[in-house]
Amino acid sequence: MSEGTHVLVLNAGSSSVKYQLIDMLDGSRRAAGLVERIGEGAGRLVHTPHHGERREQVQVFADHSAALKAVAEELAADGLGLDSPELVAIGHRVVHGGQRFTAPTLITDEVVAEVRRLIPVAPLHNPANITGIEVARALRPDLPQVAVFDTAFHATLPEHAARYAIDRAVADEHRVRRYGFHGTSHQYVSRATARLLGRDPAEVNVIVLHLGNGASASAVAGGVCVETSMGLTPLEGLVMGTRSGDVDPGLVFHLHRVGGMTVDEIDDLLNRRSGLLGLCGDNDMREIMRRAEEGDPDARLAFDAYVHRLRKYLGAYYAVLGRVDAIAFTAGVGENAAPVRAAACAGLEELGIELDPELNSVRSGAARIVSPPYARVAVAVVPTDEELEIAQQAFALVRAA
Ligand SMILES: Nc1ncnc2c1ncn2[C@@H]1O[C@H](COP(=O)(O)OP(=O)(O)O)[C@@H](O)[C@H]1O
Ligand SMILES: CC(=O)OP(=O)(O)O
Ligand SMILES: [Mg+2]
Repeated sequence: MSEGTHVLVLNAGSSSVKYQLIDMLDGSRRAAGLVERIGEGAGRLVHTPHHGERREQVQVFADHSAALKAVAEELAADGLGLDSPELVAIGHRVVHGGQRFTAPTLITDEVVAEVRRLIPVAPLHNPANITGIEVARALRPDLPQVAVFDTAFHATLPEHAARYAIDRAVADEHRVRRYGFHGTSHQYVSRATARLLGRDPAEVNVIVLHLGNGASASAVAGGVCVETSMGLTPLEGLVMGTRSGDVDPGLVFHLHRVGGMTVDEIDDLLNRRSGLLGLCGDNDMREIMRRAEEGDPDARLAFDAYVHRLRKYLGAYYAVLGRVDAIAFTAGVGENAAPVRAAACAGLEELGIELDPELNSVRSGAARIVSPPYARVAVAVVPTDEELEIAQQAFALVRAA
């Protein structure tokens, strides 16, 4: 194999592609960017090379193929095109890996077929991930492409946490169990938190709160994930931007039998029109905090419901772990919304959880502790880096091959 050290990481969403080109020699970003609104009227590509000015294109990207070709051209303009001898692998974020994929996997036609089979349990994510893979393979059929699965880090969930309490034969026939998602982030952040504390990950128990568009919590004991809030699909658990998180499954029957809604309509309701959006009409936490500050009662309710659910999981995972060394807030909301962190931790001094209001209000892109030094539980803000984690896992796989 070639001696190159660059890995391109692709995180393809339904209407966007995020990408980073990382040099594994030192983990540095050679380039990073984002294509938004693919398949819509006016799309946008923002490309930031490591050396040089940020470039922006506003144009129509008809589909993912057009978007990735434009990305390849931007990279080529920096001398980092997909044909560069430095490039040794493309790493893809794949959300659902089911029972079979619990480690980074070299992509073959058969792997793509299995990821496609899992679309019904990750309808918002797997289709776009597959499109990203297919387009990248068409552009560089000779290059190793690696899938890194959101579900992989949660494969260690003990059976009693992974099982739903339903008929076992039905569950086994349809591979119904709790898989968990955002695993690459939970893995990266739990380790980074141990590092921040100056301790070995094998010694520390961490509750990770990944609060982005999708949101999930996990309990990590000595580096091993033992519980997480998402389940068969990325719908269970916390209140999210547009997803309800936990509901009584009976409401599905009720909306169908009494409300006359079809299963597809209920799916759309719970995945796309619920969560913060359903409660107050906005799914951006910045806007919700601004409205709540101005006294808007719907925004206040959405904020309070979001925080209430988070606190329920915090308490539950405290009991699951028995001893908690750190709580780590990460992703867009966790890293940036100081009022969410403050409200989530308020009044928990009895549990050893306390925030230093000044540390908590500092704006910074660095991993940092925001609890006072005497607190029994360290509360930390730890920026996630799923792309670096994906690049490292992909690089390790191709190097070992
Ligand atoms: N400064 C901020 N304050 C509060 N929320 C923020 C801030 N910046 C970003 N967010 C929130 O982060 C969320 C997106 O998180 P992110 O991790 O980028 O999502 P994704 O799942 O798409 O990677 C949005 O809901 C946005 O409201
Ligand atoms: C799995 C999941 O919810 O991912 P995202 O937060 O990117 O939507
Ligand atoms: Mg994210």
